Amino acid sequence: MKIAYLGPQASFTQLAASQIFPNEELVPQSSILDCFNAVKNNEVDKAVVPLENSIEGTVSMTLDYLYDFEVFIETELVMPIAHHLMIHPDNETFEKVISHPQALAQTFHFRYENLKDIPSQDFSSTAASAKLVAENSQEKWAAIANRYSAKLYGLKIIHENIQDFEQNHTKFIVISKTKSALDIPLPRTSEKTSLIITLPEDHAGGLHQVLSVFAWRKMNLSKIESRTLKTGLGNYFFFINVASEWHNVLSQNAIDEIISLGSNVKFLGHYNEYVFEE
Ligand SMILES: O=C(O)C(=O)C[C@]1(C(=O)O)C=C[C@@H](O)C=C1
Repeated sequence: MKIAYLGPQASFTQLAASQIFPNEELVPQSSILDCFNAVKNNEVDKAVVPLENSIEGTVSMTLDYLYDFEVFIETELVMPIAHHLMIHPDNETFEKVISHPQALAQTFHFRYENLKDIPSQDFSSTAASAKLVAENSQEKWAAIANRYSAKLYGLKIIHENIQDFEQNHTKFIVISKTKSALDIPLPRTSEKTSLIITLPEDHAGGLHQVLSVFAWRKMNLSKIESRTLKTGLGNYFFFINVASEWHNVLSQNAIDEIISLGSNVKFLGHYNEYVFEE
């Protein structure tokens, strides 16, 4: 089986992918969009992409593509994230910091307090920035990435654990074209259903009506996030997680009722959440 992931080797996504799929062929991609396209074009069977970070929030690109692409979520893995500042071993100083926007955001306060006058630049992933720094010793650049990137690309760590909060976790999801839940030998923490709901038009109580469908069935929502539809200001879709088991009748009735209210429901999957084993 082929599994796409946001690469290159030693990215956080690769660590997540190797734990979920220890025996499959992992195929690095340069962006989250490439991961979705690889699934769409049947170049791979599944893809692993980041969905949410505990400091920075949702990875908005992933949310947008879950809306845009015909894919399902098969599982979720929660992984602790530690960032380190690293430079080429031939250099002593650096004049620019390069990393993935999520990593730059998760280390914003560290950089604000310690690297105030040093510019930063977004790059496609933490591992890609480490590789870039390693391949350009003539440039005085630093990368923010994980320990495996420092080792693989031969960089020197000069500041450890620079994430702004000790508790830093990212959720990764497995996406595919098949509506099935993965069963993997890792600690399982919860079960959930993900839906994307689009309201018919803006009217008083529209969202309340949708939420009450879950409320009176005692279906517990563990997440609701609005995201712009990009059709004009004030137009949103809602990403919703319903906690717990999937009760066939109850859950299908809830979806049918929301549709009868004029809303659009996209079922993304009913799946398990696991935790990364260090
Ligand atoms: O850049 C990487 O290494 C990634 O795998 C991406 C990513 C993300 O987009 O959230 C994954 C985990 C961390 O939160 C930082 C970056």
